[in-house]
Amino acid sequence: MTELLTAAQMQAIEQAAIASGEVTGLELMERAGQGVVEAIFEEWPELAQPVESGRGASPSRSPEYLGKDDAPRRAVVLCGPGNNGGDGFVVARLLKERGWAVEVFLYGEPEKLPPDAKVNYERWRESDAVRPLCEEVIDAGEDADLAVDAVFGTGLTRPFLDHGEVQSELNLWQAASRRGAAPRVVAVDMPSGACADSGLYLGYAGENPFDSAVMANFTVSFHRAKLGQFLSDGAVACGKVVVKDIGLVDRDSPAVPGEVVTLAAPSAGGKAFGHKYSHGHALLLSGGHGRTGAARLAARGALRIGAGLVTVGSPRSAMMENAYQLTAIMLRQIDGPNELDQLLEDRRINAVCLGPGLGLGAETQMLVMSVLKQERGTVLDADALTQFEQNPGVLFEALHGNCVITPHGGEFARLFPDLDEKLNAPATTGPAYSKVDATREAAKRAGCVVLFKGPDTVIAAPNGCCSVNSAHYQRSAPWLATAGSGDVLAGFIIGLMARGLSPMQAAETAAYLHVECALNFGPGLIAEDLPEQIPTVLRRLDIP
Ligand SMILES: NC(=O)C1=CN([C@@H]2O[C@H](COP(=O)(O)OP(=O)(O)OC[C@H]3O[C@@H](n4cnc5c(N)ncnc54)[C@H](OP(=O)(O)O)[C@@H]3O)[C@@H](O)[C@H]2O)[C@@H](O)CC1
Ligand SMILES: [K+]
Repeated sequence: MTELLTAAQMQAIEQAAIASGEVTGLELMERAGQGVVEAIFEEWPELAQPVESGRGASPSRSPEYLGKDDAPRRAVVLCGPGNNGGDGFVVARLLKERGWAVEVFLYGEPEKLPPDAKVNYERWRESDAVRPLCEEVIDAGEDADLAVDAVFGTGLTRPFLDHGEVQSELNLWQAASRRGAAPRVVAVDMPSGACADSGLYLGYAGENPFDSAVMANFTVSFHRAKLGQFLSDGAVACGKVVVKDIGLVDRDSPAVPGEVVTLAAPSAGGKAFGHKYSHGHALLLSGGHGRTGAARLAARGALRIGAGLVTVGSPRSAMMENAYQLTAIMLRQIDGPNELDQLLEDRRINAVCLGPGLGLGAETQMLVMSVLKQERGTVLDADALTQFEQNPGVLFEALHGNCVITPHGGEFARLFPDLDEKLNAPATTGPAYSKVDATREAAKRAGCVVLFKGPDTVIAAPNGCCSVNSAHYQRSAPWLATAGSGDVLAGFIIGLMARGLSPMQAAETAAYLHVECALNFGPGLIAEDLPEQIPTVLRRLDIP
């Protein structure tokens, strides 16, 4: 797991390091600039070669060593009024030392730069010019190899909408550079205009920022990745994230309330010992005739992920339909809450999942209430959540600490309309309200683990523990957006809860494996394929 920091957490770490006397702000800025330059050449080694000769130039060559036919590489560096701009001046200087021709533009007034940025501004000014940020950037960038966006990083407090033409141009460059037709765009810490906590572009009410805002091919961050690089638009806008060490040490332990982690491959959850009952017994309730597929998908997920026994509880109307299509999964007829109560007298059934395909109506509400009374491991999804749209408080009162609810955006809005409104209100000030903030508040209110789905799935517990399961960057799996994929996820969670994982662990592990299954299968995936990837994925991750 890797921690994701907010801007405030990053600033606190930086301040503590400076206060302890270990390092100065200026040293950190120098390391940050060095990190960016290093990352650029690691990402694009060809940029270490001069333009025409292509004959073995090294990144440390200075201009006098260029061959007679060689032309220097060119960069435009856009610096802002804070320390992000300060990093930009360092990058400019270091590129120039490597023989590059660099043009620097500043957004803001030099006299107002913070001290460390000012020092680096002045160092650059000793030998070169700084022009005010203006449309000339576009001309300067025409034959450049690289554009460095160091206008705003973690300190963005309000919309950055000035110089729209320049921003649009950077937006175009990042797309065209993939064909070699424009400079590549490197963002320092964040693409400027996007909030480092929420990933939202400030001030883009009703407008798609991807059409005109600064986007990057590649973003270089420092010490730890930032939340905004994994949430919402930020996870697209950054292009790719590389984190460079700048010598800061972690003082707090990870995963304490307040910190957020990105999920990594689980190591726990082996099924090496025990018989089928020691791996639990999961019950999944099916909808009526014609609405049974979702529960079977979830049941298949629960079985594949290792629940010892899995039973589908089906109303009489759907018994035949279910019976025709189930083999290793058992089938029990359950008509209404009384029969469910009777079945749950069997204490070996330790985990129950309701919602997929269940349908809406009074009976669904009674079934949910009946299960919640039992305080067993419970996953509520889909209709079991939508059913409470009119009275979410009734649900929250009944939910307990052994539950996981798994809303997608629409279901989240039905249960938590005020949080949804805050999350979707146009973001105008930074740090903006994020999906992490919303999910944490929701978990507190619901009194159980909330897994808020999406390519940036956020999982939060009532005590504030929180993680992000990102399906972006190298884990991008757009084909996971397919009918029934959420049902399988619910099944994975209940299967792991049946096996004794805590609700938070089960939700995190299931979410991670769900994306791994999609990646393992690749394009063309349908929900039925997901559980079938589990054996390969477990083997690959060395989970017995
Ligand atoms: N923390 C660390 O450990 C390290 C941090 N480092 C680097 O520092 C960066 C953070 O620096 P930072 O805090 O100075 O913030 P930054 O993003 O440069 O902007 C702040 C300035 O912009 C202004 N401003 C804001 N929005 C605006 C707008 N829309 N339009 C106009 N102005 C606006 C804002 O004004 P204010 O809100 O105060 O009025 C303030 O003046 C970080 O991303 C990383 O690159 C590294 O050097 C190494 C270690
Ligand atoms: K930036």
